[in-house]
Amino acid sequence: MTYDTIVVGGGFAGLRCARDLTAAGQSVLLLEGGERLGGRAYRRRSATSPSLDVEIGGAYIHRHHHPRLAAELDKYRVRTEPAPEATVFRNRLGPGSHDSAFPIPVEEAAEAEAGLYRLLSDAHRIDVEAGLDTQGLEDLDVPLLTYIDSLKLPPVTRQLVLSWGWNMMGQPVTEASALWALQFVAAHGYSVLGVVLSLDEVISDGTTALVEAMAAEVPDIRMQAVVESVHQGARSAEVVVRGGEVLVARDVVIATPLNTWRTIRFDPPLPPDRASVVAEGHGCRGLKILVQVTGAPEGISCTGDGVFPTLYDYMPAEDGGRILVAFTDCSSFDPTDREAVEAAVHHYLPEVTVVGVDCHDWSSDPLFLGAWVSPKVGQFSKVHKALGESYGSVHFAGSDVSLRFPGYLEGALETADRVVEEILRKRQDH
Ligand SMILES: Cc1cc2nc3c(=O)[nH]c(=O)nc-3n(C[C@H](O)[C@H](O)[C@H](O)COP(=O)(O)OP(=O)(O)OC[C@H]3O[C@@H](n4cnc5c(N)ncnc54)[C@H](O)[C@@H]3O)c2cc1C
Repeated sequence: MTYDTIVVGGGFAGLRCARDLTAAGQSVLLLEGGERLGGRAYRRRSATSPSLDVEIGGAYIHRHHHPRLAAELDKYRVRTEPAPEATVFRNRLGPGSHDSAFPIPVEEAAEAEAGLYRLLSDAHRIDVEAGLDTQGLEDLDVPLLTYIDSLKLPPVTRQLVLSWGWNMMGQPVTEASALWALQFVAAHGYSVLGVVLSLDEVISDGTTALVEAMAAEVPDIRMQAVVESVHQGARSAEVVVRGGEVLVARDVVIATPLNTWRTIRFDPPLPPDRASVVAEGHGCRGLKILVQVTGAPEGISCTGDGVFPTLYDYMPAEDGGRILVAFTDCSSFDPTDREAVEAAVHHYLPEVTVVGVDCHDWSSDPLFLGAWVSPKVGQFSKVHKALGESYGSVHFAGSDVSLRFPGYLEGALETADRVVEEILRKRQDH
């Protein structure tokens, strides 16, 4: 049988492509390499509180910034609720106490404003729909630390920006690209605070609720089908699955993480403009670590100069303690090192007892090879827009190649719309 389209990857991008192409009357097969759907939206039993479910990957949403996601949630009547409110602050942002929601001291306000004004002006140079390689932005594609230092921010503001920069980039600020951080600011309505405030809501019954609702409208899904190669012919493409089975379709959608594309053999090879980025991979090694503790107050929020740049409340644990969420990266931190976890937590909260640690290392999982997308310095000012462009009958979707909202659930949905449109337009033309 020749399918109209084979979609590879069962995250939100692949699910939306497969569902919407099916709804448009196309025959579609969805191939997922793993044992579950949802990809980096991953809710599972907690390793430290086994009666509870936790989000190991993407969790936080913002209805204004994520309109497609909001529409999906409404379509399936999937409920959302506010993310846990931060009410108790224990920041480490330099000498003095900065334990408040807005920790910039009044004596820094004028200098902070001047530095942040420059940051916002640079962000305003970015057209978030155009691709970062088409806008003469090379001068901003420098290490984030170098860029932040050039803003001459006063000390508390500088540390605040560094800490959130590390959290959001998922790699050390010496290696992350300032251009990517500015892209995040641009995507959030050209607002620095907007990036942080977008951690606004969570899905009440978990991301699984939405994954299952979408998957119910995709009739043909095959699990544990790891795609190893794609061969394009004149009229169709062959998709080879681990084990040797060959499946045939008029079009193929690759909706797997960018860093996995190097594990798929493309014939003919990927166009040279993007092959080098694909071979090298982007630089995100982000770690989201769930730390169960006793003795921490509800609503705790810590930001600062620790190896966890951010550490904040997530949910009550089953033993009456709290589960906190920490962000860092796996080249700076080993989450299996219990003493290191305790030291990192005690940096902010010396009085708490660490009960257990729960984490998924996305960077060493062969179906992901990284967390959310975050380029290395010099990558995306050279090659960006082309990463999501089709060649022949192969199309590319997924949050990693979103222009508008990369690194977010919303970005995955956005790219699905582009690919569905590409394929349906092609059908009309033939
Ligand atoms: C720790 C973490 C925290 C995050 N926090 C947030 C957040 O708070 N808010 C937010 O909006 N976003 C967040 N994100 C980002 C968000 O989760 C992702 O951008 C989004 O889920 C990606 O969806 P996708 O469909 O593009 O790819 P994925 O969800 O990665 O789906 C790709 C699928 O392809 C499959 N696959 C891979 N290789 C193959 C192959 N060869 N053959 C077949 N199948 C294959 C994978 O198993 C996977 O199921 C976070 C991500 C991580 C990792």
